Amino acid sequence: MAEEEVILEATGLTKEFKGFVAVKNVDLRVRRHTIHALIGPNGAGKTTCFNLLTHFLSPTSGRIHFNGRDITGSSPAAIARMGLVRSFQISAVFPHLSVRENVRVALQRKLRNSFYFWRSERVLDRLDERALELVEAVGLTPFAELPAVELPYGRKRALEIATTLALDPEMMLLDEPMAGLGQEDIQRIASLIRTVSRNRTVLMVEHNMSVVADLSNAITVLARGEVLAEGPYETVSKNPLVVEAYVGTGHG
Ligand SMILES: Nc1ncnc2c1ncn2[C@@H]1O[C@H](COP(=O)(O)OP(=O)(O)OP(=O)(O)O)[C@@H](O)[C@H]1O
Repeated sequence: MAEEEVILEATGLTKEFKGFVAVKNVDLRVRRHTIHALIGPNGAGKTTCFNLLTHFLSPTSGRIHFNGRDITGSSPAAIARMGLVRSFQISAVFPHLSVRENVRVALQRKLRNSFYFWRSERVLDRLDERALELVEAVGLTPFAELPAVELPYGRKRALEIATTLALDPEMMLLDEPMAGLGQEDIQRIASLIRTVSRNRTVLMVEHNMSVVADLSNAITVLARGEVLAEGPYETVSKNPLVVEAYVGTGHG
């Protein structure tokens, strides 16, 4: 794999909680412009690994590189500015602001981090235009003026994606994007993830195997904190170790 193809790389990632090793010597390489899924049975260490990659937790040992730069120990805000953004749970949605206003706030947050500030009327108009484009991109135009609190659950997920996109991330980290969604929303969000991944990279923790099979180019399977298998769905799903790890877990 050519170096420039790898956007995110973890080497020897380890996390111990008071003597219990939740993530053990994990090596992970995510290729640019792919959708990479992190899967594994309950307690495999997915969430811990995800929190390490998004810098919500610090590793006991190991390094993380993003675009060739060592980002181990950087804050989630700092890595977001570098283009590595975690969606869901971080992209706070303001319940009483409209969908459009929520996206605008996210755009303002991004602008505040750049050289110029958003003072003039023209800049504000441009923000509104861009907000509406993003609202459209995630299929929320009919809901643009609705307070976020009134959005149906599955549509809130789309709004979270829009507020993440507002930060213009080069790479998005999604934590169980399908959790709690019905079939119709799952299809809608899956196709949204596919669309937004066209010019960016996505890493997601996801339990829904048909979504993982459908969307991912590469899968890393964790079990008991370690990498059990890696590769495309077709190979990984036939790997006897993976099948065995899932047997009896109810995850099938
Ligand atoms: N803060 C913590 N302190 C102690 N142990 C922890 C902590 N966080 C996670 N663990 C343990 O680490 C292991 C891995 O947990 P983790 O939540 O990362 O797994 P997971 O693969 O995300 O599981 P699930 O699919 O059930 O969410 C579990 O045994 C869990 O109990």
